[in-house]
Amino acid sequence: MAKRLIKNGIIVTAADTYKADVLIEDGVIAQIGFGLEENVSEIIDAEGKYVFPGGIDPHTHLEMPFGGTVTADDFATGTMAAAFGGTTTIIDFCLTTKGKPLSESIAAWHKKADGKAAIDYGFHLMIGEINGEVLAELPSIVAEEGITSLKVFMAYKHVFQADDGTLFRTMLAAKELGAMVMVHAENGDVIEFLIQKALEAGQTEPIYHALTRPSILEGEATGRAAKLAALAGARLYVVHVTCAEAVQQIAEARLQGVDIWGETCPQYLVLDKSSLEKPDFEGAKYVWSPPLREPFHQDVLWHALSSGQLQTLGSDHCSFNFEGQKDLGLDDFSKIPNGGPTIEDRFSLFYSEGVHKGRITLNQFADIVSTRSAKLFGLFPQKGTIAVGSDADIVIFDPLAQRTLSVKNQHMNVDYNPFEGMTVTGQPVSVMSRGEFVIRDRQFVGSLAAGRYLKRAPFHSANEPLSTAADAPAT
Ligand SMILES: NC(=O)NCCC(=O)O
Ligand SMILES: [Zn+2]
Ligand SMILES: [Zn+2]
Repeated sequence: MAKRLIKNGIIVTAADTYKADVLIEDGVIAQIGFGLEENVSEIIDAEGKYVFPGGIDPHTHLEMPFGGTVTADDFATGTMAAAFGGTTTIIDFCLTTKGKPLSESIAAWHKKADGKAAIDYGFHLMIGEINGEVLAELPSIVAEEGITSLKVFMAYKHVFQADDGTLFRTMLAAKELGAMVMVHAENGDVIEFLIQKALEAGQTEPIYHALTRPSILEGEATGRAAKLAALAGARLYVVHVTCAEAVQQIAEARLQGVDIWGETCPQYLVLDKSSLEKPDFEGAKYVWSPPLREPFHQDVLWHALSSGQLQTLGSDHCSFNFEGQKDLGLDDFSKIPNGGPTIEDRFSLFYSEGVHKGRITLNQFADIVSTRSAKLFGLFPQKGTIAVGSDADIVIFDPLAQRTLSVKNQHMNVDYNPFEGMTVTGQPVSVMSRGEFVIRDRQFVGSLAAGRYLKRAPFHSANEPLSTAADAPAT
């Protein structure tokens, strides 16, 4: 394998910013320092660039059936777009079906991903029911399959939603196994009632998606899940936090010592509810659950990230074409497939709006976009940092380059970009996965078979006291 040296760059990790060279051998970081040129087969000049750990996107939905259709990006297009954007690891959600063995769903997800991914990937597993069969399967899924995060939906009534008993029993099982429980926290029962009321009143446009999912119902579900996690003594991760009410519940629970963590997504940091009012059904492009909120929530989310109340940034990439998919809900907002394309722009948008605009520090950026997810999801220190022995998953990033986000220059397999026309400052120039270029000078040079499945570690089996890996302070 080629011995490569990244020279003259500024290394940025969650802890440090410093100038040094990075020697890569056999796919891992072999040395960091100076005078490492001997026997090197290639020198990569990173003068004027940041050298970041590859982004870790803990929340993607590739080739996922949802809302009567299937997401537009599969593991090939999705991971290629992710790499263009500076992401070198994703964790995708494996859906399950009630009454069927979990192992069947996992096998189906491997079929979608194995041999088709440009970067490394792991899976979370949806839990829709708890019974004897599920409980019997879970230990080997965690220990042998390396799936150490279990996802429960508190919303999407009649589709994915599980009841509180299922959530609580999942927490008890997860605690035993050293797995983490993830929740989509919205009160699905009340939302379903509000949706039916709106439709009965003839309110069918996309904006009613947001109006029938008020933020109080996200706050309520987040608080409920936090209390159940406290009772179970389980670790809880709240995906796609959008609003002040939910942040407050997480912050209060953390103060009380609950093992709770929160993720937000780029769309909630830069877009607001008014997008759903765009004419000609264009509002459908902005239908996410939970929905986009009033602009003031953005400030709350930024503050929560910079103060450590929220810890990670997931893309929640769940792409549907405007034509032929989003339009399933032309006459009924509740039939618009939920989600949007964000895997490619997560890293640059967050750098530009976060670091460039002075809302977070460089080290917080590295932590939130990469390191913290590695720690929480059992991948650290193999992933998520620039350190001797870690996988050489590296982003060479030009902090001055500007780019206008657009469907015209994106690599996601979808017919719109929700951030169309926004200019970002800073972009990944070259991206390496385990020491091999995936993106080189903005060109894809990787292979769609290079990505490897990642078995992740349960959080209590690491060589360390419970939860220190995740608890390492952000700097
Ligand atoms: N978030 C969204 O609208 N779509 C993806 C599925 C989910 O994460 O709830
Ligand atoms: Zn969700
Ligand atoms: Zn999602």
